[in-house]
Order: sequence, then C-alpha cells, then structure tokens
Amino acid sequence: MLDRYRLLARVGRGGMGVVWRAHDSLLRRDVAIKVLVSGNDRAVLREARAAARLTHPSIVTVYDVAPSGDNLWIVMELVHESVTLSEMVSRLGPLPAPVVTRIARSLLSALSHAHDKGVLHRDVNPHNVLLASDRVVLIDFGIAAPVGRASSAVAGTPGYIAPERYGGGPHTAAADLWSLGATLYTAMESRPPCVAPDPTADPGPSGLLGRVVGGLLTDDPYSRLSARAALSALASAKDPV
Ligand SMILES: Nc1ncnc2c1ncn2[C@@H]1O[C@H](COP(=O)(O)OP(=O)(O)OP(=O)(O)O)[C@@H](O)[C@H]1O
Repeated sequence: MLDRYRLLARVGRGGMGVVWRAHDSLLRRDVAIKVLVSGNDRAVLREARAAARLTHPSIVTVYDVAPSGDNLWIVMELVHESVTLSEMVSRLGPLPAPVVTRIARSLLSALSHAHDKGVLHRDVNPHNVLLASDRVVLIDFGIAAPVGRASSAVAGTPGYIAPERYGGGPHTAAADLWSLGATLYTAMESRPPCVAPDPTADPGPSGLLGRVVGGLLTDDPYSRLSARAALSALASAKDPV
C-alpha cells in the first residue's frame, strides 16, 4: 500500500515526528504524511478516526493511517505554501487586529464544528495553526494528545493549557477555547498570556478583539466565552483588506 506514496521533501518536524510532502501516485496529488514512531497505535487510530469525521475548511483533512515498519503514517491534506502562526509571529511580531480577527473567526468556526461532533483538539497553540494565502488551518486534531508528551502530566503545550487542567479538571471544549484565547493573544502580543495571579500587570490586548480574547481566557471554564458567542461578537469586526 505504501508504494502508493513517494516521500518528496521534509516540510516540518514536531515533537511527535517528521512531516513530509509526498506524492500519492494513485490519485496523482501531493499530500502531507506525518511519520510517527509506533507505540501507541491504538490511541493514534482512535483519534485519527475522530479527526476523520470532521469536514471543515479550517481543519486539515485526514485521508489515511497506515503502519509502515516501526512507524505509523498519517496521510493528510497538504496545506500548500503555509507557515505556522508561530513562525509568522516570530518573523513579523504582533499581527494587526484585522488579521488576527480573520484567524480567530476561522479557528472558532473550526472548533465549534469539532465540538459539535464531540471531538476535542487538546493542543491548540500557534505551532498547530497553518496560515496559507487564502486559508487558516488547524492541524494535529486530537492526534497530539493521546500519544502525549512523556515529560508532562497534563497533555498540551505549556502557556496554552487552560488553568483548570492544572487542578486536575477534565479536558473539555472550554479548555480548547482557553487554548485558542492564548493562541490569539500570542498573535496580538507576540507572547503568550501571563498566567501569573496578578492580572493587573498584564492587561492584555484592547478593542473588540481584545475583549473576545479576554473572554476566552476567563479562568472559570463555566463563565468562559463560548465559540458561538465569540463568533457573534466578532461578526461586526472589520475584515483585513
Ligand atoms: N498538512 C500539512 N500541510 C503542510 N505542512 C504541514 C502539515 N502538517 C504539518 N505540517 C508542517 O509540519 C510541522 C510539524 O507538524 P506537527 O505540528 O503536526 O508535528 P508534531 O510532531 O505533531 O508537532 P508538535 O506535536 O510538536 O506540535 C508543522 O509545523 C508544519 O510546518
């Protein structure tokens, strides 16, 4: 089966494995393949099945999962000529509010779709957001977390983990939304929000978008802004030209 895919060039490396641009010789199209070291295949499969249920322009489409020797390959849609939000912020610094608003709308809509289908992302952060010229795409949907990072008791990326998770609370849709708030905050301020107990030292971004981001970063998961409320608040915001 794997004769079907030809690995062409490495497009990225993450904590879990290497991502390749590859060619699907049967369907004659380029794809992205993440090569993971086998070990927790059942968990990866379970989550890949969940991710495969999702169909949304801002969620990377999973095409296939296949074992290959000691590895497990996840075949997915290739997001052409994209950079991660994290790379974009390191290159350009804080992004203009209309650009972050567009990113926010896409990601809120993506999370809202996934949550409606009962799928959590579990690791929303600027490394998992791809920016292409015409699209904003969330990658690593539900796949990163079950394999986990051996060193951390709470799955996720430090700085982007909802506060209730540190108290042993479950990962919920609201926890994904806090992580999204932290991701948007980073896009606006070029650093993740301060999680220290003195919020006055870190007033955060201002304006409509700032208030939405603040609402997503609410400590109490029950009072936190929902994806729908955030989307409707942003409906009146200006689009980038
Ligand atoms: N579908 C895709 N299309 C294009 N590039 C991709 C795609 N998926 C991943 N990449 C690139 O590969 C890099 C690593 O991918 P990814 O974040 O999924 O790996 P990872 O091992 O899960 O990383 P981590 O768990 O540390 O976030 C990304 O930063 C991105 O540059």
